[in-house]
Amino acid sequence: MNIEQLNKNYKIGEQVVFAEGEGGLPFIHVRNDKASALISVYAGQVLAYRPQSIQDDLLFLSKRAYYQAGKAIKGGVPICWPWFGPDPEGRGRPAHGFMRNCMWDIVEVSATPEGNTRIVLGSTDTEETQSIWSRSFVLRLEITIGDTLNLELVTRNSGSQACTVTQAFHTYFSVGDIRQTHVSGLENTRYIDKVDDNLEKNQTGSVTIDAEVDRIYQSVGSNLVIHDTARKRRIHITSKGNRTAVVWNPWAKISAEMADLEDDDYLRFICVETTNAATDRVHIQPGSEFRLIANYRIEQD
Ligand SMILES: O=P(O)(O)OC[C@H]1O[C@H](O)[C@H](O)[C@@H](O)[C@@H]1O
Repeated sequence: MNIEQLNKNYKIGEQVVFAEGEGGLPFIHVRNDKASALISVYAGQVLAYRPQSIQDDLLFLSKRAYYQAGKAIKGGVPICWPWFGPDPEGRGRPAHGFMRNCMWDIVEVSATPEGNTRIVLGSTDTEETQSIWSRSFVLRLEITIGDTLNLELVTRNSGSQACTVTQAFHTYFSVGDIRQTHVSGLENTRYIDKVDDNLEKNQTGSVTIDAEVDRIYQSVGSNLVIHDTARKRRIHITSKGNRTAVVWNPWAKISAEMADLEDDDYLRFICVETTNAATDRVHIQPGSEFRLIANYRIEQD
């Protein structure tokens, strides 16, 4: 992608500027009266978002992240699509699908009358995607940057057969200290415990993290809250289209083992993912579309 051409086609004053980012990847810098954000066109990934009145970014982005074709960027909001987790057919295809590892297209860039910035990225099937996943699709990620960060992932089935997807906004939220963080809104829900033989368990009280956590919560509501006591703030997650949510923190051992995380990074983030995962599969008829929505708002004391 040619940065000069992108700016020629889409730049909006100081509000939306394209520039070469890490690893030479095309990045979109957004700054309006309400907030600023950084978006990678590669992977269709929001890397940073911060309302003007808030000190610390909403999102964690690893200092050791890879910015390389074929690799996922550790942090921000990776898009898992058209499957969440390991290859559902066990054929050795990449975990979390293929959209977090490839370049997306720019579909739309606009300033809205409400003072927000709207960036739409997209993708369609190619010979290469067909060889991995034999479906025709039009995928769009609608990003709205304002007082909140709003993400809508729209899957249109442009083929002649029904298709099934699982997916996620695999969001890495930045927290002051994981040991002083808890998540509310999942009380009394059932979850699959991926670190304990996929046993199904019941969540009592809010979710706290003091060891590796990797859970798929089922039949979840549409409002979750991350309470970040160290930073005296709460992150409100409002979602639509999902029946599951994933909570993930690798804790110390895995954090140290992951080459794209610092040893103590597990203290600095929590993934609370808006998902269609496990039995929450989405079936889309030919010519139809499905919309998964996540909205993030920071409330600071
Ligand atoms: O390291 P990644 O491939 O990005 O995956 C990171 C994590 O993503 C999800 O939260 C899964 O539930 C975890 O099992 C996985 O380890």
